[in-house]
Amino acid sequence: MKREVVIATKNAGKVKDFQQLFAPLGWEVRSLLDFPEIPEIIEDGHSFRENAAKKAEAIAAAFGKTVLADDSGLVVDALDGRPGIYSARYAGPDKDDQANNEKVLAELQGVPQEERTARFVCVIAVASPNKVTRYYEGFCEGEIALRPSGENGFGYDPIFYVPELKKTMAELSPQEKNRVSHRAEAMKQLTANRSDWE
Ligand SMILES: O=c1nc[nH]c2c1ncn2[C@H]1C[C@H](O)[C@@H](COP(=O)(O)OP(=O)(O)OP(=O)(O)O)O1
Ligand SMILES: [Mg+2]
Repeated sequence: MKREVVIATKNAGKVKDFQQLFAPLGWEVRSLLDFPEIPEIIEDGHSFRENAAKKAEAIAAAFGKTVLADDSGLVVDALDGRPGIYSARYAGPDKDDQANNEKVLAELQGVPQEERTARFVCVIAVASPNKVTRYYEGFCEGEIALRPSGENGFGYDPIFYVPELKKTMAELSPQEKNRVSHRAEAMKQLTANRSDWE
């Protein structure tokens, strides 16, 4: 019987990343996409940590078991760190990835390549009933491309250029992305501290 991990997310792109990242550990990933009756959790925190904790703690309390959550986003230096924790709804409440990408590109119009530095941030919170919530963070440094490219991944992947690989995140295969992404880095911290949460 495979061990099961519940991730308090409704983002199908994240679920795919986590399924691949947990596969080597032999874990089965469940998410809130498997529990459509659970309402969306309002992310009114002021940081990735606060939002990740809120999602994990709400579902850990509801399920009475250890639950993970991921709050993540794109931080663009030339936009004073925007979209940041507002990445999902940057272009509006319907969380449209293409509209979000177009808004970032429009705001960076005319900004030269060397000033388009950015990073992805991922905070995984692990919550268990009656235990202190634990946090594992990952980052991926890159630049905002001049135009979108690539079909893989989700969210801002098409405009996030990874200089060391000379490709956008959306041009990477899932395996390549899971070697460099902010989520993979956060997972490395998480798996290095398994005794904390298993
Ligand atoms: O690997 C990634 N590649 C591209 N974009 C990404 C990635 N990771 C997060 N992102 C973007 C998507 C979304 O615009 C925001 C996450 O927002 P965030 O609130 O954490 O997720 P969400 O609302 O889509 O689902 P949920 O809160 O149920 O986990 O950052
Ligand atoms: Mg969210």
